Amino acid sequence: MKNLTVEDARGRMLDGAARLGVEAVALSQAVGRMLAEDIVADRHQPPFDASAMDGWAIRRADYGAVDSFAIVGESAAGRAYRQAVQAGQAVRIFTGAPVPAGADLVVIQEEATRDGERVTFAAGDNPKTNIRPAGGDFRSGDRLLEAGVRVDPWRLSLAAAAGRAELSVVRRPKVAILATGDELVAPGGAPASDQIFESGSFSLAALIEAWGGQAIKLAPAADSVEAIAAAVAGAAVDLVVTIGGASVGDYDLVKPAMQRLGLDLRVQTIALRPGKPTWFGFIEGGRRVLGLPGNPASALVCAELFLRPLLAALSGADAALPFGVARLAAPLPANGPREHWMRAARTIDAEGRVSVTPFPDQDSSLVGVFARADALVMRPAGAPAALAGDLVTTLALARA
Ligand SMILES: Nc1nc2c(c(=O)[nH]1)N[C@H]1C(S)=C(S)[C@@H](COP(=O)(O)OP(=O)(O)OC[C@H]3O[C@@H](n4cnc5c(N)ncnc54)[C@H](O)[C@@H]3O)O[C@H]1N2
Ligand code: MOO
Repeated sequence: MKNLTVEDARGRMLDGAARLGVEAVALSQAVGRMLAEDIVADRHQPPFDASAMDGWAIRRADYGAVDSFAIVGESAAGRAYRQAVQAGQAVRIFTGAPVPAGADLVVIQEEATRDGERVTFAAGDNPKTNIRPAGGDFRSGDRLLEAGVRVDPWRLSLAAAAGRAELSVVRRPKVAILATGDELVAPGGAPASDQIFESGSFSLAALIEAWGGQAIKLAPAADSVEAIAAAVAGAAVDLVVTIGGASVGDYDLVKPAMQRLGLDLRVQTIALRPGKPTWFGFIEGGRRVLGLPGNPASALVCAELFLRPLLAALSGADAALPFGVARLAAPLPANGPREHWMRAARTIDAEGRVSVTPFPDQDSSLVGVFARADALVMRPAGAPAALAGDLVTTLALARA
């Protein structure tokens, strides 16, 4: 339980973490949610042979054979021409309108000359048909979206095109965030000379929402076992994320506070830099608790490495992190005994090659460095010195 590898720690946190329940939401509320049902079309799209152009619907056999066509009606989008087109007849037609029975060619209007109730065409060889067949986009019975995908703006359009007003999605994991520490003052407040502004909970709340969770910020708690236990006791959530008080100091009281709530500790410390004091367990009510260290970079790196996969698992998404590879732009010294996730700047050259430059100061207290980083670079525990050009494992940080 102590000094676990990052992988083992993540494995323990994900153990038993399964998709939560399901709820129906209106289409307009569905973006970002995990689909909990297959979306199957019950209608062709388009439902009819549709014109791809503004022009004239005729029989192909007439094209080049008939000099002048009799205009017999009009087919507009939403207002079809309901009769069949006969030999020598033309129907005025617009993009998206049903092609009338009998017609199998749409001549674009740029090639037509209208004279009263008659129209003639500048006949060429092999005219384009300009008809989109019924079911050309999708057919009745097609599985359009599969349970387990995240609804994004494009998938939303597909569900709407299939006529769905509501979608069945996975309930969002509810995550309480508790910042702890006597030194913390909310931004906008008046800090004493020995206090700092609380910053960690803001990033965490935003990340939790971006990863599909519902963030609930609890009022920050002072460094007291009673205050911390009381803050968490009544939180009706799936997961509690605490910030700070994770280490071994006299005022690192989050674990003792959680013991009052029946803490079943599964991860005690991790061979990780930053984030060694990160811990995980269960408290009463089957609630999970992820204890993040207070140093801002430690909290955010550990959110990426542990909270993100955990939220994915509870949402029914793939919990695997989207690691990448990149070339180091600068050499790095040998690494110590902890797996190191370095804050880095990422550049992509004209040929699409990705390179990364870890910032020289990797102190875990630096909020400023994190704000400039757009990737994390992984150095395995005990890795020898690395050269510029060496390949390294990376994790891109989503920048808005
Ligand atoms: N003797 C040892 N000391 C420390 C160890 C150790 O193994 N032995 N581990 C170090 C490591 S590694 C880390 S990381 C820190 C983590 O400590 P805690 O999780 O107990 O965090 P705190 O002491 O509460 O705070 C650390 C630092 O971060 C600031 N902080 C806390 N919460 C917030 C917040 N919400 N927003 C902004 N800043 C926050 C806090 O003021 C401290 O400066 O412990 C090392 N010590
Ligand atoms: O996790 Mo601590 O940030 O390694 O210094």
